[in-house]
Amino acid sequence: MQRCIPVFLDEEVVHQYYNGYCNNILWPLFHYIGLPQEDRLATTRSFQSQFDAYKKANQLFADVVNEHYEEGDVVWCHDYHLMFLPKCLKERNSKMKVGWFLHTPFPSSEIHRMLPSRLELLRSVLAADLVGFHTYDYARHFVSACTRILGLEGTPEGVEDQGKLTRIAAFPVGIDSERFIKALELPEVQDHMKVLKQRFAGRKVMLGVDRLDMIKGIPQKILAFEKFLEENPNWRNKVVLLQIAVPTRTDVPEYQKLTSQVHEIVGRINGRFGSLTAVPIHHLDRSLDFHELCALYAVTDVALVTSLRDGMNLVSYEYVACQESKKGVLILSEFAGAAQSLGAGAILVNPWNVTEVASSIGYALNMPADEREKRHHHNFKHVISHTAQEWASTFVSELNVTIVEAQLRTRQIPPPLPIEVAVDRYSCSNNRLLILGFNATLTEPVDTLGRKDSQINEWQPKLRPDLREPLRKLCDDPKTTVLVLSGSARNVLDDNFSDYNLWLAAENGMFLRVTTGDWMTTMPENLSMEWVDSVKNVFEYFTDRTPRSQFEVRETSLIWNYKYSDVEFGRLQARDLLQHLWTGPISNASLDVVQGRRSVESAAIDRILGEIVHNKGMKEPIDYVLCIGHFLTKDEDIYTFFEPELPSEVPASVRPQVPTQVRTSIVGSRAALLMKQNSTSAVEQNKSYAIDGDTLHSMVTDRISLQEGSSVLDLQANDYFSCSVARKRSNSRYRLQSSDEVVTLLRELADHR
Ligand SMILES: O=P(O)(O)OC[C@H]1O[C@H](O[C@H]2O[C@H](CO)[C@@H](O)[C@H](O)[C@H]2O)[C@H](O)[C@@H](O)[C@@H]1O
Ligand SMILES: O=c1ccn([C@@H]2O[C@H](COP(=O)(O)OP(=O)(O)O)[C@@H](O)[C@H]2O)c(=O)[nH]1
Repeated sequence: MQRCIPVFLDEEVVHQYYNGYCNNILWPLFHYIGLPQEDRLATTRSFQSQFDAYKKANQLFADVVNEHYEEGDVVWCHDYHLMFLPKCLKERNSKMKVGWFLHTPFPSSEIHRMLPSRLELLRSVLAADLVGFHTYDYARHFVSACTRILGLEGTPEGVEDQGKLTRIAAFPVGIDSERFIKALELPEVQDHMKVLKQRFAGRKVMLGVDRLDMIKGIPQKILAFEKFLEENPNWRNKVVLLQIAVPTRTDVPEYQKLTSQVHEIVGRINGRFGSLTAVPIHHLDRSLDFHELCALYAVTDVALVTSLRDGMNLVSYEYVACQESKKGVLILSEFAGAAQSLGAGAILVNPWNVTEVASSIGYALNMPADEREKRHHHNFKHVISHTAQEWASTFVSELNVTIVEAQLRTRQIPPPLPIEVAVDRYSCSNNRLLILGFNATLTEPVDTLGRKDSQINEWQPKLRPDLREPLRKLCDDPKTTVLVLSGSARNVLDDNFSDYNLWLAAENGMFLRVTTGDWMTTMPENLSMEWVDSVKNVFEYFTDRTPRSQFEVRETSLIWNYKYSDVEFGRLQARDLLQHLWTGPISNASLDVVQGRRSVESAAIDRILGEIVHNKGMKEPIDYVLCIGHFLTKDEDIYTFFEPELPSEVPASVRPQVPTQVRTSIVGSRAALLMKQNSTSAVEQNKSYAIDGDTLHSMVTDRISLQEGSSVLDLQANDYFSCSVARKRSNSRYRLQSSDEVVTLLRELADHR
């Protein structure tokens, strides 16, 4: 064999892996046949050992790849046999370019859910950079399995997990059409054609070419042909079905049973409709060589493809490629991937509906020449322009593009915070700002409190006792301003921080308070709150009808949260809810609808900064910022807000004008819908604006200058420390592993010399 490197598997692994897990579990499941039942129950017991063999075999493939891999190589994993391979490869080398393509259908997530190893398989496929399917439907099913089963976020581009995007797309395979078209000119093919024409002279020939697999619907095809003969006695001696049934997976008992079943039906029908000189069905239990196959494709009148499920079905493409002169008719199952590309020219059928298939056979046999020509033309154009070569090069170039894009987009794994440096720079600075997140930053780690993300409970965060002392010291340092920025409500922050001299920003900055003063709302005075009751009604209505969704009334906002609901249903309901709001209670109100993906914190920080500078009467610019937190991905913009290269002042001439009106942004979040009153800063009451990062930025920079022309920030790159806590990937410059490390850091800052 040339340019191939074998992977050797021992016999027991092959049995458990290939016959067992691949062909007795995954293949039937992916083709909607389901998991073993009744006589296949033994498989259920041996499921785990088969899965272990599957992983082992995949690891062996990975070992061989690793042995031969050179930097820059692209590794393209194929099919359900190798779903574990992307993970094995990436674990060893995260920089390897890995693609994975599935040749079979990917079933509805309801089917995939049944698989005991459903999580592991999805996760390992997601390790790839690009995941491809034959059709958009299969890709959609896969994304849906990832959102429903793994709880990940599906985006139009793929599936996102902790800032890492796996791109998911459809790449319909094609054939090497030139090879088939050219083969028809070869003398050996011409010879075969001559023989076949003579053999079937005076009769129309219908062709079936399939592996003898239950998913190909061979018994259903033969039964439909029987029905056609039954109902059309005039055709009985004028048509023949030539069925090539290529033996496959002959070690698997189900395939052995299928062979006997097909033989039995063929024998019965031939006995019923055959004569001394001819039989209606020619059934061959063997494969043909390429030239014989091309000749058959070229001389037959109708191709009958009745797959119950089929990833693509290349036979239908090959038939079309060989029919330029005869313009035969293709009857094609709507359950084959090919139906999506050849649907325009083929007669599409539901193979389970024997009556429909029988009447389609009649329609095809009687089809006038001009209609045959038109239909063939459609399909031929597709087959010659969507070739296997084009498919492969599209996938590979897409994989390369995906990797470049991912590098730009993926949140990196930041290095550990250099605590010594952070403390050292802190010591040298004169006006410091410490922005501290609350949950999982100043509190105990979330997990040790037994709280699971998927559970709804009344857990209330509490400041870690070992942080009290360092926090107090920091708050009492005149050169330091401490701000606790949290999504929590005001009472939670009051309970924890009232005794400290610091700033509190509750509900993601909707409320602001220096602990020596009162809470400031961002609400303008004399606001009409007439909208609240009617919006509440709408929210209540949807809460009742969306299991596990929650509705919360806060002072300036109403929140409908569907993060614990079924992801897709929640999204649909959210969309519907919005429609109700726009057309009803809020059509004339001065309100924003903020969807959870919006970055409320980063918008608020501008305003907060302004308030602090004003309130403290700062004379010197802030020259040190430490921003640490366990912020949600959506709120991570806070880390980049302070990056010194960002312009800190936006000229008035380029500020966007935002009208005071209802705004929305559909970002496809599963988190929450937040309705809030259009808000203005307490010191900027004349302006009303919508929560929008850019707009807020320009508005606040308007008012947070210390004096004419000088900026509130004088931050050098090495005096800015953004740091995520307990997150692997982040936009922050640094990371701390846990709130334990936050304790260490704050202690050292507090005790600095
Ligand atoms: O190796 P076998 O057990 O004999 O099986 C042959 C192949 O069957 C499957 O083919 C799929 O890929 C085709 C091309 O993408 C597609 O048209 C068809 O619908 C699928 O069934 C299987 O996925 C391959 O791995 C096997 O080699
Ligand atoms: O005697 C035969 C019959 C079929 N085929 C080839 O088997 C493939 C079948 O592919 P398809 O996508 O239709 O279904 P699969 O068998 O892969 O599920 C086609 O390329 C056929 O040309 C073959 O090589 N010899």
